Amino acid sequence: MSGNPMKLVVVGAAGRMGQTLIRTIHAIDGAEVFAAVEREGSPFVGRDAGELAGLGPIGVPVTDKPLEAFVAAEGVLDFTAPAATIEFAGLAAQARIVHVVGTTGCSAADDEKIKAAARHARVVKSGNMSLGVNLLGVLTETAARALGPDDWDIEVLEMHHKHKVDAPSGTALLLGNAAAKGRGISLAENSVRVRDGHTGPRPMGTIGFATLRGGSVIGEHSVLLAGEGETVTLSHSATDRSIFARGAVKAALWAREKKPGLYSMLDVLGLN
Ligand SMILES: NC(=O)C1=CN([C@@H]2O[C@H](COP(=O)(O)OP(=O)(O)OC[C@H]3O[C@@H](n4cnc5c(N)ncnc54)[C@H](OP(=O)(O)O)[C@@H]3O)[C@@H](O)[C@H]2O)C=CC1
Ligand SMILES: O=C(O)C1=N[C@H](C(=O)O)C[C@H](O)C1
Repeated sequence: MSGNPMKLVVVGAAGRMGQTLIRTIHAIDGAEVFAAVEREGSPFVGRDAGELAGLGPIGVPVTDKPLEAFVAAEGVLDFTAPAATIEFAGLAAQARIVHVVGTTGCSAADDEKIKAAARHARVVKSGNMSLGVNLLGVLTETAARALGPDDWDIEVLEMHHKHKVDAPSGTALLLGNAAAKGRGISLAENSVRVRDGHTGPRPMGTIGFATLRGGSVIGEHSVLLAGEGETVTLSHSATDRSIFARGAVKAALWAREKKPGLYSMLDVLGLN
């Protein structure tokens, strides 16, 4: 095990999560902000990453050359957008480094490309990097297994800030998948993601999703198991983005010693 701080690249450094990651890494002894990346043409290129994140200068100017940063680094923390994440997955595989993917809204085709990159990179991907949500996933799987589809309906409710561009959230899908696993069914074949107009009665055994957007809400998720005369509600509230950033750094440090492959936060947290 290396005693040196892990050299981490933050891509999407000027974003909400990018800035949180820079502050979080800066406060951790075992890791350093080695480089910070934004897209070509971004007004933030050349600015000091610490200043962007409200820390004051840390001597790391934002670059638009990701490969140059990756080949000299040990890991990349990526909370950007699906198209960018696919590009970074290829570059992280080329550089044989750790790629922590927090980006949500990836398509099945995107996920295949990330899986292919994981033949060479150590990839940790999760729709939510927090300990609390991953524990909630385990609890959801257990509850869904115990409360069967004949008598209990499962709905996943989420709310996020008005800038969020994908729905349902990555976390809602993580929780839906956990419920589906508990029931021994495929989420893709049993989910109801939108309801509008004369929908007819609820199809038995389905897992429903409801999405709310507004204001500055960081992330609210509930799994409701609704039976005759009673409802069990399992929920998580995020009040600070540092929970995701701390999880991402933990994932990078964990993956530092691992073989190439595609891992989840359940692997990192020992909840699998
Ligand atoms: N898994 C988890 O625990 C969490 C996941 N997320 C996910 O992380 C993602 C980002 O969220 P958030 O920080 O709120 O979003 P932001 O829009 O605030 O930040 C995204 C950043 O990525 C940059 N970016 C996009 N494309 C590229 C590129 N090709 N090269 C370099 N930089 C690029 C954007 O730049 P520009 O503005 O120029 O496009 C922006 O600065 C979302 O998918 C979100 O759902 C968020 C929180 C937790
Ligand atoms: O976009 C966000 O902000 C968040 N995205 C993740 C998601 O899609 O679940 C995680 C967190 O809830 C915040």
